[in-house]
Amino acid sequence: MKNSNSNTIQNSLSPGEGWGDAVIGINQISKSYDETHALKRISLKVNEGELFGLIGPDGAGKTTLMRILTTLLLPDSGEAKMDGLDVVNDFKKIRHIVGYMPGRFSLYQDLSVEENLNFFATVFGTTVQENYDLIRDIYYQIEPFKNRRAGKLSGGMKQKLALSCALIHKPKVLVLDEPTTGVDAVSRKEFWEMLKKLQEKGITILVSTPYMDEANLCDRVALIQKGELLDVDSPQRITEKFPRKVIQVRSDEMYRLINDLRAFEKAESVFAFGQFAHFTGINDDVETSELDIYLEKQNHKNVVVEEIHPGIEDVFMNMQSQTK
Ligand SMILES: Nc1ncnc2c1ncn2[C@@H]1O[C@H](COP(=O)(O)OP(=O)(O)OP(=O)(O)O)[C@@H](O)[C@H]1O
Repeated sequence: MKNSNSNTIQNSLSPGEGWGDAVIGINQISKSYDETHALKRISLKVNEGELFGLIGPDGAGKTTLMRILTTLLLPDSGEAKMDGLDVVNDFKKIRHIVGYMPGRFSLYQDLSVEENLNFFATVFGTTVQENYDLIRDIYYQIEPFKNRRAGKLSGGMKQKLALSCALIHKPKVLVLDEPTTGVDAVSRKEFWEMLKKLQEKGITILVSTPYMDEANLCDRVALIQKGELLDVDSPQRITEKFPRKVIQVRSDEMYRLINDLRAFEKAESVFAFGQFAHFTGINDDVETSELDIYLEKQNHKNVVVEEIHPGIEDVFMNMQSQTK
């Protein structure tokens, strides 16, 4: 597979190319913390009304990019615009059109649910009543607990309150940093349903997640790793253009299975995914029967080997193995 970064994706706006319809425009943004290059000349555009995902593991640079876009951090170089406003020069105006839900719990733990919401509304010079329509579907679920201190809420409820607070000034763009991390599976599903409804109301959404399955719920995603973009496209196209056969394998001993598969001479990437190991070969020569015979020789029991359609996680893991 072709290697990552600037070779595979456009890494700057071409001469003469404007920001077009982009609500978020990022052009060659770099940011370092001492020796750590958190973002390396990142460029991408998010169109109006898109639900756009930043997908990458811990430390990929997702938070850094979001903090730059929400004017909380200055880039070292490059340029970024939110709805045509410059993140450095127009930072005050940007704060009025952007709703930001940071990764770590952002609410006042000692204030009640209702007090938190009123506080955020006041900061933006509005009232809860004025914009209640936008948050009604989300807030009504936590309204019965409106007198409870935010610090005493469950993870799912905190998340709904944080989203309500990020929306209370009716932002045009919503930036959500890993909103579902540490939240149970049911709340995660509900959360994505809420995002779809907000998108239908015309809000442009940039959301980061370390969960590959959530990538499929976005219109387009940017795969990001070690401060570099590996690809930007719709989840469907990213998986369609993946040029490798993926084989899923199971046996009674997962740990030994992964090690044995990695030791197989034609292995390129092998990783655990649920109950299976996903295997990608260095080329498409590898047949399922070949792996079956090999694993039998290694004394694996109850072996299942079958070819599957690649998922985003396969593309990502393969790209990671290329950049090591
Ligand atoms: N204030 C800081 N000082 C020094 N290094 C930092 C700082 N903030 C982030 N980094 C480093 O920059 C890199 C990118 O971090 P960033 O938080 O943007 O990534 P992330 O994809 O959001 O991951 P995470 O989910 O772990 O926050 C990491 O190597 C991180 O350790």
